[in-house]
Amino acid sequence: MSLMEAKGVTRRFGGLTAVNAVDFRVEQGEIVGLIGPNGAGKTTFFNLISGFLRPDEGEIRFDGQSIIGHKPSDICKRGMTRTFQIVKPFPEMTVTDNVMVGAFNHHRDRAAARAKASEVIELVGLGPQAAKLGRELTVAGRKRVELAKALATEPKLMLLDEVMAGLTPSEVAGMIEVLGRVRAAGVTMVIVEHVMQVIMNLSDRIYVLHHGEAIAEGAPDQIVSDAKVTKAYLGESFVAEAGGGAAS
Ligand SMILES: Nc1ncnc2c1ncn2[C@@H]1O[C@H](COP(=O)(O)OP(=O)(O)OP(=O)(O)O)[C@@H](O)[C@H]1O
Repeated sequence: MSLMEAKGVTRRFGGLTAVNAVDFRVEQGEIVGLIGPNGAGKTTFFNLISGFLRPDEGEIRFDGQSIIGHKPSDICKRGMTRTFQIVKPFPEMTVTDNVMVGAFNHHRDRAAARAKASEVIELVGLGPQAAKLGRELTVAGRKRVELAKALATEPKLMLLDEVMAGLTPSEVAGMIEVLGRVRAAGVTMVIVEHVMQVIMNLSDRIYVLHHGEAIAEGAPDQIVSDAKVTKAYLGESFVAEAGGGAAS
């Protein structure tokens, strides 16, 4: 049984079909990449599987159960958590207090929530900044707080929406390392990302969305050599750079 499975998921906004009959599955332990040009429907798809939007058609199962019509908070309690593209930690709260907000998902007790927050703050490499206020953080720091807050909910599946956006190349390298540690800690992930090097390095499998449709699915090396994907998104230059295989 897949950890998460979507079948025929469709969402329309007026006359626009933003997500069109998408089949998608995630197996336990995988990192699955979701790519596609701007407006392809990636964020809408995340909103559908995390309960922020309801599909017009289709079925979504998580951990063996249908989650259609469930609230995001309920889906989070069941073990599917997401991050948002725009990260806004509470500016007057410390990193620890920000992350504790996520930890309260499973822990009512303050001490237990604090212990969970400390553990994930270490995992994402924010230990030295734990006492800083939200407003004192750089973009890279804010992205790590967002990740830590999601991890503090103790997810089985974490959906990451552009965690690399706005980071410098060395910060991107740092974040790739962090995600490697998160994977080693047993968290399955779906990653929406425009930084191809990240997607190609981290993903076990990749789905490509184009005009709301899943036009390709496969291992990174299959994706970079898929003619439909090249035409829709990657461009000839990327394939030439990658030498027909996964970028390093
Ligand atoms: N609430 C909404 N109402 C109307 N149209 C919407 C809504 N949300 C998204 N759309 C439209 O649906 C399409 C898919 O948008 P979506 O944000 O899911 O794409 P995306 O792949 O995440 O893009 P990006 O890479 O730019 O984040 C776009 O044409 C967008 O304008």
